[in-house]
Amino acid sequence: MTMSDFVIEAGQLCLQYQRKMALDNLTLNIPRGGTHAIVGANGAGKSTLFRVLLGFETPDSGAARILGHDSTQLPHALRGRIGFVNEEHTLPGWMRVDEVTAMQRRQYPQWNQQRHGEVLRHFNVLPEQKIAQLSRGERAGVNLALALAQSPDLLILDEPTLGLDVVAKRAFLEALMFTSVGDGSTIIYCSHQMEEIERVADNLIILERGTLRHMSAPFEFCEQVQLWVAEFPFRDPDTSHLPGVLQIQRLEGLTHFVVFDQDEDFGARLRLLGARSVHSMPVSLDRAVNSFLSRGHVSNAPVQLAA
Ligand SMILES: Nc1ncnc2c1ncn2[C@@H]1O[C@H](COP(=O)(O)OP(=O)(O)OP(=O)(O)O)[C@@H](O)[C@H]1O
Repeated sequence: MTMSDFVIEAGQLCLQYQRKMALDNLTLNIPRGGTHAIVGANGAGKSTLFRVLLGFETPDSGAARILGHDSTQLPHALRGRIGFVNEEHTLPGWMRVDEVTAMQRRQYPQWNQQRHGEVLRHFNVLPEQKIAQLSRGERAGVNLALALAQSPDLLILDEPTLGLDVVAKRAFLEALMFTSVGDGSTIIYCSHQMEEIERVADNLIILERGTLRHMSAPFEFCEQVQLWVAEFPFRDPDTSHLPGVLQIQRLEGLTHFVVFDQDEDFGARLRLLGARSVHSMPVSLDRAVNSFLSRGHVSNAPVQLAA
């Protein structure tokens, strides 16, 4: 791949706020095309990364490029090729939907009116309604329609469905999935909602404390995590030497281990510790990611991740 095959290139980025490393030697290359989900616990550094990428903040060290341009010297026109939707959905409340549309249509040379209509169809929005009169979910829909119609090369959706009810969330996701964005365009989707990520993302990026912890297709990540359930009839074993354990829970006389990157040997180890009726099963993406992110936060679970 050449440099321009990546929409985002972060090389050994460091950024420290007082005693906090918001970005800790972060290296992350996101290829052009497709939908990439970025997940991480609160404070993982997602917002900081975007501020650096867009040139609003200078890293202490390392390099950042967006759409092939050095983030510290972005040409003004480049911002027009990057779309944003976040949970705030900030549009002028006093304007009518059709007025906002007309205004944006003039601003963006690559405006795609058909796409705008396609997205808006998923929402019950009338052109003469004022932005301030719309429900939260409708406002999210108007924002998405505007962002996709701009035909951005890179569209960043930062928790776009925060605060929406189930119906509005579904409308938002369907509008996103069933609207054909141009071939070359790339979507970055930041969310804590794994069901959403499972539906929309081709690539899952896990950030933790300012570093990249994982990148693969969501289903591949899911396949790396299993749940082992065992019964220890005599006494609680010493599980501190078990490899790859993300989470341990005791439920109704059974011990549940969520583990990362382990094979059948893990079952054999449990048997050696005195377990019987040992079996493994797959976990949902939600459980896989949440166990991965919460490892080490559980007082009785050892942290022994394979490097
Ligand atoms: N201006 C600042 N001054 C001091 N500390 C900051 C500042 N901005 C961010 N931080 C710290 O840097 C870390 C990364 O913050 P950041 O906002 O990038 O996380 P995030 O992944 O976007 O989190 P969230 O999902 O909660 O929005 C946090 O620990 C935060 O407390």
